[in-house]
Amino acid sequence: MTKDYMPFHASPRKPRFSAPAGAVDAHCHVFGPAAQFPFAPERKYTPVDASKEKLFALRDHLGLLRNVIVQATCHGADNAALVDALDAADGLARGVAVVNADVTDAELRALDAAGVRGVRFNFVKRLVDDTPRDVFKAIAARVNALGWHIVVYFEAPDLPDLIPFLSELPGVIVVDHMGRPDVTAGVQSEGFKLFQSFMADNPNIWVKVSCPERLTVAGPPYDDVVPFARTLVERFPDRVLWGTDWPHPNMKSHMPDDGELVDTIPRVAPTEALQRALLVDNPMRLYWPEEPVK
Ligand SMILES: O=C(O)c1cc(C(=O)O)oc(=O)c1
Repeated sequence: MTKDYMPFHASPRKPRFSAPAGAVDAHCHVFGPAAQFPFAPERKYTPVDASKEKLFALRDHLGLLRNVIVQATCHGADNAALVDALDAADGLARGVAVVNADVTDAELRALDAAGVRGVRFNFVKRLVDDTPRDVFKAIAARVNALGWHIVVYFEAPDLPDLIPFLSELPGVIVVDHMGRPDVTAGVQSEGFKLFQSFMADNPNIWVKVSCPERLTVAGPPYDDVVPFARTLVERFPDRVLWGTDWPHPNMKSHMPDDGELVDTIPRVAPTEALQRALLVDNPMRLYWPEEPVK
């Protein structure tokens, strides 16, 4: 395990907020177990195991119904642990994979059959080595043909440079963790305005209003992050997703209580209509389009 690695919260409290029926945790991970699914040699951190059983128990404890499991960098482009979790989820989980340029069409089809609906491109330097943009473009075209979308993880200072590239990618693009704004700069900052105009200009851009625990400077209950998430939810209600980010790799300041994270939802989505869009309608449209939402 990486030195000083913080394990996930052992016993999160029950949320006070009751999520609407059918709510989706649209960003979470499984790690290992390493004995069965070894971590990637090129990884930048080594986490504690975070099994599918623990993830599904947390889902139930929090009053959620479904998961979108996102391939984490510590597993590189070996999606075996992700697929194992999808297989065990009884249709209640979908996946976002990481693939290399040499992935075969047969491998992509197998991932699709397992429930993968997206591919993740990571630009965060502390997490991954650089991937040439032409490689990402070629992968984007191939997965677009399968009807998948693209999930991107970057930090706010990198957005100006990325906008021309991201604007050329086909299909839906989902931005992880609000594009990691500097919350000390405030919602009126140029950086956050740029992010919003990027979304306003490109109707295919969606955003996860996740990770207050990563973005906060003030700490729980995340008063400094809530206005950012709320601004996006109110301005782009049909293009927002929410997720726990369990098991919260690489946290340094504190480990969030997942029950408390759920309790931020009514503060970022203050009406029942916004909560339903955020937690049910939007993720169902993207990940389970074949299922009629009641
Ligand atoms: O900020 C992080 O450290 C982080 C890492 C990963 C990953 O390793 O994939 O995923 C996330 O969503 C966030």
